[in-house]
Amino acid sequence: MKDLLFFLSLARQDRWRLALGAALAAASAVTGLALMALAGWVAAAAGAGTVLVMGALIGGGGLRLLALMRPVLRYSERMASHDAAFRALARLRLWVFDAAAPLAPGPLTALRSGDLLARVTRDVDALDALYMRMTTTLAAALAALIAAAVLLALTAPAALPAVLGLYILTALVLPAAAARCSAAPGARAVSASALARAEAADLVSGLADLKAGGADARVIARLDSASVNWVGAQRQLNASARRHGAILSLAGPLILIAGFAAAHAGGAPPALAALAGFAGFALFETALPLVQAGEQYGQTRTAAGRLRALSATAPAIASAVRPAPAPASHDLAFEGVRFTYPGADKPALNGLDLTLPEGARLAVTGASGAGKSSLIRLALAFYAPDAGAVRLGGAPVPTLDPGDVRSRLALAGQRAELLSGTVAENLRLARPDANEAALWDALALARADKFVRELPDGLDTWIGEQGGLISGGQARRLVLARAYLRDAPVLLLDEPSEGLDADTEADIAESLAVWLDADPRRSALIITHRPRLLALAHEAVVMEEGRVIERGAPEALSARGGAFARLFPDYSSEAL
Ligand SMILES: Nc1ncnc2c1ncn2[C@@H]1O[C@H](COP(=O)(O)OP(=O)(O)OP(=O)(O)O)[C@@H](O)[C@H]1O
Repeated sequence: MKDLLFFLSLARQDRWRLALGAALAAASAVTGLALMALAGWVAAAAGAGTVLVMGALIGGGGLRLLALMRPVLRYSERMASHDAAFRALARLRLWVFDAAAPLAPGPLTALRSGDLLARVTRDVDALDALYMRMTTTLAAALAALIAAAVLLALTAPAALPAVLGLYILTALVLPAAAARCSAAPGARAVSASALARAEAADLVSGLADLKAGGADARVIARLDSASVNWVGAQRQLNASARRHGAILSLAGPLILIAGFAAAHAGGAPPALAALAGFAGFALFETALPLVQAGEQYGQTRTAAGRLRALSATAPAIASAVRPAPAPASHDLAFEGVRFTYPGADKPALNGLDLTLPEGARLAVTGASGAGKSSLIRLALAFYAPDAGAVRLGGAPVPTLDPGDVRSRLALAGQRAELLSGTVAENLRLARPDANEAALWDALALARADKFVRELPDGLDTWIGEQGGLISGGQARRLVLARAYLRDAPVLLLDEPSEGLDADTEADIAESLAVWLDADPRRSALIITHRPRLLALAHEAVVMEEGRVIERGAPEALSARGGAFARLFPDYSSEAL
């Protein structure tokens, strides 16, 4: 309930629109009640031959007026309440993104992408019942209840206890029973559908690899089991809805008959007894949405809980409330850094000391798992060190504005991260206002211009889901071009020439040197196993088990006969 109240409070900005929807819903319900009651009165009075000419005229005119008002009010209410609800949902989606963004990629890596998608889409959609139904349904029920009480008190007071008693029973007990029955299957439906989406996303994104490894049948079986679970929960919800629907369809005529009988027994003439019965019937109609809200309670509550859990997850680095002033220099330093990934049993970085002064070119090498990529993740403030400090321009990174930190660092990561979009869209992630000439310059530097010109639509060619329609080497060059386009003073490159042929690698090394030479303040940290790129660096370090074990100019390290020389026995000839 606390979660639901929290999400209701998020719609504060839409309160006047929600209030307008509620007022129109109340007016529509009262009009419906008046229409039914008057119709009952006119029909019964005319049938009994007691209706006076004046009464018939008033009754007939009133009926026509109410019959016209009812659809107009209903339409206006739907427009107002849907408008308010959609605005609230749009705001809620932004809230979810705001909650998720600081978690990326650190704590968010624990969440499967399909599950995250389910939160942003299905869970947010499940809350529409909260915004769409909550206020309008309650307002309509309350207004109709008061109107019916007044009408019956004035016309057929004997029917009052029966009609109101039965209504309150229907409007309170049935929704409560529906909420109770839907709680467990509703929660299961939300969790199972999120799981099914996560399995489906994994299947789609990794289908080729899964097929190649013969693991597709296993993932399909998991998807199948999640879907069966989801359908089972949905069936339970439908069965519960049918049960409550059947009770509701009995309750309507029952209130009608009870209202009529009680009024008649109290001495009311047939026309007023009919009025009482039909007023009860119209009143009962407002109980239906209450029961529907009860049916959705389980799903709405679970979705709200899942969204709140996302916002309650602590980011790897909390943004400084008052960030330290942006430092003047771009020196990057790791001082005694120790870091263990959440849930891991051994540290990825263990006493790392490393400096990348402004204008320097540092190559980082070492065996797989030595911690090379992890140091980049800490530099980008994706994670905070457990001990020691990462400093930019002398200031600890967590004290700085994360946006400022990331604007000074450009990354071409080990995994060529491309979005499903065009070449231009992928490049402009680095600089949204870049013109075409700037895009081509960056592509030329990364030796990617030739292949992009040969694509069917050049810059506007769609490169597929995660760049799936271009080769691994082409993807790598696009990511490098994107890092150049960003034009940040510190360039972080993680295996930039992996998967490229020797000529392209040599071209890239040359253009990288030109780019770095163009501004003496530009610095680069290059993680690589390729002698061609190592030769670009003023200094190289060898990492082992999360720390630096050797540091020096590549030529000197090669001559020293230590770890570097063991990794690159033919360095001198290969670096040429
Ligand atoms: N997200 C993660 N969660 C848990 N452990 C991780 C995670 N990422 C990396 N590790 C672990 O941290 C250690 C260092 O990994 P890292 O990726 O930094 O090594 P690396 O030197 O870049 O290796 P490679 O050259 O293979 O990329 C490894 O033992 C790895 O298994």
